[in-house]
Amino acid sequence: MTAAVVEIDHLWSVFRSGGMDAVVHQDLSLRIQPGELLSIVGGSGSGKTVLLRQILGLETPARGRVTVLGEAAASMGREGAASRVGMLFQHGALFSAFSVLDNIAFPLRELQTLPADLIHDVAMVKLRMVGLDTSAAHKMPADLSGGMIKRAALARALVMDPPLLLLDEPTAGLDPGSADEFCALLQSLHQELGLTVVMVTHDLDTLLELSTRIAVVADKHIVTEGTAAQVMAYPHPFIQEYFLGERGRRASTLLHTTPPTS
Ligand SMILES: Nc1ncnc2c1ncn2[C@@H]1O[C@H](COP(=O)(O)OP(=O)(O)OP(=O)(O)O)[C@@H](O)[C@H]1O
Repeated sequence: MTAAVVEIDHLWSVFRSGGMDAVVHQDLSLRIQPGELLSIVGGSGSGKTVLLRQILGLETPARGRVTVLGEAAASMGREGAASRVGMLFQHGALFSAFSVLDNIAFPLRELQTLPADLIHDVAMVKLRMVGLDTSAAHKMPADLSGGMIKRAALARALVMDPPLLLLDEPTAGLDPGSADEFCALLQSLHQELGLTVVMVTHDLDTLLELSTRIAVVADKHIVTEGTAAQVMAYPHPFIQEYFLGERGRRASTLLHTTPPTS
């Protein structure tokens, strides 16, 4: 059997606030295999972003284990994490004082081991890989459209060729046309680069277009996972609310399945 890229075993995420422990994940387990594009869906505050942060090693499990490519996520360190995991934040999170090219090059510069001309060349390759024109290299983030910001942030996330890419609401804030284009880019990069991708999204179109598997977080753990049709058939209040109604009808049309009735 192939080794999983991400293994989450019996994870508990607990935050202490106001003298009380808030349990976000309770005995949550999930395995993500090479080449999957796994989407995580769940209600607001269900702990999707905390799960991404656990995979990135930015949070430490209160109990349980999160490993990325066989190593404990929390002990990867910044450099180790950067070479294994690329992260596309919801709003791009570009440095506003840096040009597009300097943003893309930033993780390579941080290594302090590569010559400047090599860093420049690699950053230009990544800029073109995400469909940006070379004329965008010296633009500042404030001069970019929403779609260009996402592309530049994606190029930065992939600049160190990580095998694993995390996407937090990749199409949030984009108009429908730009969202479609960005989805097409993500799909082609997923396939061409052989990436393993973990995505958090509220957007049903993005979910259905890109996911090879969907995991639903509710009640502090993964309540069900599988194909869209399998997940939609699972009788849980969040799933019914999420997939029913107008959005759900469109989803079921696309899938040629009938959503569960309440
Ligand atoms: N550093 C922290 N300290 C205390 N509580 C936290 C911390 N980070 C997250 N939480 C809490 O954990 C819970 C889950 O947050 P998270 O951001 O993962 O939810 P989410 O599923 O991504 O929600 P949304 O869909 O609204 O973005 C929330 O109640 C949040 O307040």
